[in-house]
Amino acid sequence: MPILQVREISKIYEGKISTKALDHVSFRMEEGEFVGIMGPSGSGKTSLLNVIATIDEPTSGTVCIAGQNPHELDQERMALFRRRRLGFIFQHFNLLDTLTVEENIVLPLTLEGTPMQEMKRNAADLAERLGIAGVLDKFPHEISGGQMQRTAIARAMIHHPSLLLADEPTGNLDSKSSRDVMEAFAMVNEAKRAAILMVTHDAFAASFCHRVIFIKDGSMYNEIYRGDNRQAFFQKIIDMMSLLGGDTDHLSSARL
Ligand SMILES: Nc1ncnc2c1ncn2[C@@H]1O[C@H](COP(=O)(O)OP(=O)(O)OP(=O)(O)O)[C@@H](O)[C@H]1O
Repeated sequence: MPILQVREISKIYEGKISTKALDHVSFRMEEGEFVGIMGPSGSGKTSLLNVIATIDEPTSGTVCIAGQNPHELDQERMALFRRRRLGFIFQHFNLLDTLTVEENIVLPLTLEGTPMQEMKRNAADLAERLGIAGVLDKFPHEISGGQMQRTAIARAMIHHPSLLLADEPTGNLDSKSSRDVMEAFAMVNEAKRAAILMVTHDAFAASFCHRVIFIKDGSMYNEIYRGDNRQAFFQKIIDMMSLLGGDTDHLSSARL
């Protein structure tokens, strides 16, 4: 069973002038896959992620996550579905400033009433793997951007979601922190078999994915697979972005 099946999704924002942001988009993701979504500004990436994340409703089409269409659920069940089945990682980290790193990580479990010892054990395990064990007692303002994003990854992973959704996770990071964060994603994808869907403008970040889907003007344009060679994949991503006419901010191959 695919972990995610998107069928014929269209999204129209109604207004004085209606905008068709997504036009019959279909794709599927298998368990354990790490998939990137790329495309020029305004091509519909965030609209697509928001519909999958149940933050927004599609105008037509269906989304199925681990066998369930979350858009069919009532508000309360949808909120529960989001909390239990999905993990979110944002460009601006979205950590709570008044909580320590450890408290931020275990937040999803406190909502589930998990015993304290179990929460601490799980947080310590993830923090160790993500290289943030030394900052568990610190507050977000006391750690680096890369450490904040790895804290956000730990928080998103702590309840073993079916699908991690990441929106520009390296958008606010320097190249060293971007590499640390992408290696953290690759680690949770491999060690924890976490399925990850990531929207990014960053060819370096996208080169860590197994597959990158390109969208243009709200439609699927192409998809490319990594294979064994990340450097060759990075070059293919850049070529595809040039073809699409997207921005070329993040294309320095010096980062490889
Ligand atoms: N809430 C909204 N109301 C009206 N139009 C919207 C809304 N959100 C997005 N749009 C429009 O839908 C289209 C797709 O936007 P979307 O944000 O999904 O693109 P994107 O690929 O994520 O862009 P970017 O890379 O710049 O973030 C754009 O034309 C945008 O102006």
